[in-house]
Amino acid sequence: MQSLYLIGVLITVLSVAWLALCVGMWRLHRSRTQPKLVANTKTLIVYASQTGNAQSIAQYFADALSVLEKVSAIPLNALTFEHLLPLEKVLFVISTYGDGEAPDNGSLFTKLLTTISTSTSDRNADINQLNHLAYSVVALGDSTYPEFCAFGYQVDQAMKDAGAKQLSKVITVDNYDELITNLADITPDWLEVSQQSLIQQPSLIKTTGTQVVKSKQYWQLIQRELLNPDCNDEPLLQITFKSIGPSPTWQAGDLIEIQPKQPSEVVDKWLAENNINGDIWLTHQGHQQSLKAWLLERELPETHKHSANELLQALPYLHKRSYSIASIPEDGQLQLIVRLFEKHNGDVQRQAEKQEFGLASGFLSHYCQVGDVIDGHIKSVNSHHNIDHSKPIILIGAGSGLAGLKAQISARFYLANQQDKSIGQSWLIFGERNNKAELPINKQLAEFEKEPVKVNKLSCAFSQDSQYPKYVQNVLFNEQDKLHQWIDDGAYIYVCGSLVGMGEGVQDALVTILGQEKIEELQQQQRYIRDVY
Ligand SMILES: Cc1cc2nc3c(=O)[nH]c(=O)nc-3n(C[C@H](O)[C@H](O)[C@H](O)COP(=O)(O)O)c2cc1C
Repeated sequence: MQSLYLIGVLITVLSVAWLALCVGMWRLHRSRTQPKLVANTKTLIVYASQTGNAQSIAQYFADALSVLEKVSAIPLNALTFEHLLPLEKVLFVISTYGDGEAPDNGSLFTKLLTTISTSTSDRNADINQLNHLAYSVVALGDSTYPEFCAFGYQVDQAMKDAGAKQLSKVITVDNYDELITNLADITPDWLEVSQQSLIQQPSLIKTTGTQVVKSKQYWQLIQRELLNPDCNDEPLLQITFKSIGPSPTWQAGDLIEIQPKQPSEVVDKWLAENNINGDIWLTHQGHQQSLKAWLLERELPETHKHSANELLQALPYLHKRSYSIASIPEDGQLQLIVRLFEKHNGDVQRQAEKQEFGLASGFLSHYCQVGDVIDGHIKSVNSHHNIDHSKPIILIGAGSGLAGLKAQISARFYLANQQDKSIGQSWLIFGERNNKAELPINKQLAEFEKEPVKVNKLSCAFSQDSQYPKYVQNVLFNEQDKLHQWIDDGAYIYVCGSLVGMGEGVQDALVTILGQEKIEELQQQQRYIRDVY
């Protein structure tokens, strides 16, 4: 009888201990996934950012404000109704992604709105739920998209609808450029930050005499390799650079923003047609070079009425383009994988002569020569850094998306082999068009499987395979059980490549296989990361 009693006590003690352990684990997990706000803060900065622009602006604002009051900057998906209750002011820095949609780290916003509107059963009281709060929205976008800054406007409207007071009209930022956009111009008046604190973006600043110039990073092209020769496909190129000057550092998941240049003949022709001497030397932003050299980076309108000296003020820079970096600094080089965009399929030489390539991909893949130096600025994408490499990872991508996946593979390989860290399993699911084993792209994939182990499981999908044509989505459907098992084991999902087709197809497949709720949970835990463009 006594022993039965003792067993009962033991079971109770073990159950309580187990419960305490679970609560502890849950708290630990929550504290890892829920950002901590600075205590007693009355202001909060919230960002939604896919490629890091809105996040870095939010961080600059938070740092600049912190001189007066400690302020946190958190992703929109981490924002809860409880965060908003003790606050007085919120600044939203919100970019728009996809087709007028939310960036991934803001995609749960509608869920938050539902929480706000259902947090009380009294519908009239909800309207006032946020009436203690005042806010502004700084919206990033690109006016070449039909839905310019749409998600920023959506956040603004939702806050208004929830009773919060709009402190300023939506401040739109078209085609943000860290090196050009003046943060003081996009700061809401109520944000009490000094102009000085905003221009002190340490990594970018260089002083020449009395002039403050944001410093550029230069890279020399050292190798270019065609990864899919003789395939009748758009060329896929691996392009390798070495840094000129002090080597900037970066992490797997980061991007490089390239300033493309016009082909030299295009500028010559434009100068001749406009009767302008391109050989005159001009000093601009602390650098001196010929007018022609300056104009290589500028849009060249058909008509203009400017003198040679006014041109640099008048003509906008060509749109910069971001590329996923395929290497890590420990590789000793910066590598990109670029698909050459051809306006008309066919003869590459003919298209080169007629400038029928995409501007940036044509510049990188064709007009820029080995030995040339280009201007490229590393963009740190913090949301791509939050990977616990001791956990498994499922890397999914196609075509030029191999870049982002290769960088993650290199990062894990480096941690395991140079730093003796224990690394989780990796599963690479990769799609290309042609399955010929002798293609350099397919040789690279085969290398990933060899010793020392770089990936543990490789699944290829070749869309033009005559026997088994398939896409990466098909692999996911075919291997549903494995996918569930890896996710249950704590795997991250990292997707890289084009949004239309691959990115959307993978998203739909994952939602079908894992369920919408699981996807949202993975997004909340920052375990579903997308570098799609
Ligand atoms: C795939 C993709 C889709 C985009 N869609 C839109 C859009 O629909 N509307 C818009 O105004 N800007 C759009 N943009 C532009 C971004 O909002 C802009 O580049 C912004 O600076 C990105 O900020 P982030 O780095 O914080 O995400 C898009 C950019 C990309 C790469």
